Amino acid sequence: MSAVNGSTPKKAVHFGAGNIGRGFVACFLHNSGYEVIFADVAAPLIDKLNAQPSYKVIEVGAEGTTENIITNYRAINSRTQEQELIEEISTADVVTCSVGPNILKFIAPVIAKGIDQRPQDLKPMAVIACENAIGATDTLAGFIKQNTPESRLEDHSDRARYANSAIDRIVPAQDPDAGLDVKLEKFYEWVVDRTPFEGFEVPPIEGIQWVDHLEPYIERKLYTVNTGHATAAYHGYNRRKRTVYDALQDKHIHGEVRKALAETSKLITTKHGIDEKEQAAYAEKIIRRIGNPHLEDAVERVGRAPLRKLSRKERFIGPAAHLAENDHDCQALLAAAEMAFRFQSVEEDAESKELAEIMNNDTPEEVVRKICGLTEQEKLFPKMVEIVSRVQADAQD
Ligand SMILES: NC(=O)c1ccc[n+]([C@@H]2O[C@H](COP(=O)([O-])OP(=O)(O)OC[C@H]3O[C@@H](n4cnc5c(N)ncnc54)[C@H](O)[C@@H]3O)[C@@H](O)[C@H]2O)c1
Ligand SMILES: O=P(O)(O)OC[C@@H](O)[C@@H](O)[C@H](O)[C@H](O)CO
Repeated sequence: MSAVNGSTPKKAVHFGAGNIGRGFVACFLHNSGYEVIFADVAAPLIDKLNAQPSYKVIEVGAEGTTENIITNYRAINSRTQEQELIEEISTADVVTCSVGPNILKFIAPVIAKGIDQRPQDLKPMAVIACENAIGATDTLAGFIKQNTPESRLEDHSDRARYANSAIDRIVPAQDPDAGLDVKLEKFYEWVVDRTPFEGFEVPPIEGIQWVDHLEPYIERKLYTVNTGHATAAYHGYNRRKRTVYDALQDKHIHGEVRKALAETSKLITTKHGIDEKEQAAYAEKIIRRIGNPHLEDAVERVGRAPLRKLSRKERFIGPAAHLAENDHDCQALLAAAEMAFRFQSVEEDAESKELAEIMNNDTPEEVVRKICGLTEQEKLFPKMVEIVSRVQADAQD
């Protein structure tokens, strides 16, 4: 383990050595002097990481290209090297993950074992989930605690502190011949809740913005960046566009993205008291970011996992349900959700196949309850039933 600038060596275990893991989280940890231990289940990726002492993170944009060289890492297979991983976790300063919100339950047991074996003289490790989901670290913490013996829960906070985060940087799927290198946009934002570290210093990770109230940041991010991105991707997929950039060249789609962001901006400004002008400028910036011509971001990546994206707290139903309840307009969000319901049986996307099955077998009301998590009492319920009925009827033609 090497120290940077003579500082104490620091160690981070990061679950998920994929796009955001290698390209953003590990890059920031490395630049802050941490040794990074990647934990993943993809054996070829682990072998490559262990065989190659460095990889490049390449930032692309209108301003040109810059490169970061990442070193001082190792990789562990979390399926086959459990004991080794537990030992690394037990002495880590930080545990992060970017595996996808549905995978958190699978990584929790090994983290629970690592935390439980933490030597008493070490201060609590920081656990930060870096997923696109509201309260992802809380979700992970819940699974970790379920996997911890009851007798060890009382002083669990002496061993681990859990902080929610909002992480924003567009990292598209990489060229098959890129190896470990990651191409991504220059912009980044990583906002983390400071409050769980009361009485301790926050982990010294350069680039993190520490805040006392995370909710406005994560809702603004998910309901602007991800709503806009997904709106472009689902409309784009249904109009046979290849990338989000291509989709945004289409006037109709561009208009739908703007309308959807005007709707979510209403929620963000009214619910969180964010200034209208500030939110308008933020939304403009997001439209520019998702339309970055250098990124080649395929609509299939951005639309991946439609069941997750159509769920209750996610980028369409979350804001639309809130707006409908308050009698505000949510037409563009509904139009985008309809396009998401049409994202069925897409190659290499298991959820899109499951969506097709549910749409074939269930009534519209069952679909809306099951996928969107809405109840009959909510004002959005009948609107979604209408949409699902239309998509089902079109499939019969
Ligand atoms: N790519 C982006 O632009 C971006 C930006 C912000 C947040 N995110 C979020 O980060 C998360 C990951 O996204 P990504 O684009 O990096 O995806 P990805 O598919 O590139 O990476 C996910 C990685 O997790 C690994 N993995 C899967 N199951 C695992 C397990 N049980 N244990 C350990 N590793 C496992 C996969 O092998 C893969 O390497 C998602 O929640 C996503 O929403 C992505
Ligand atoms: O990662 P997902 O599947 O939740 O959403 C797809 C993209 O919108 C997302 O990965 C963005 O690129 C990212 O959230 C930008 O910060």
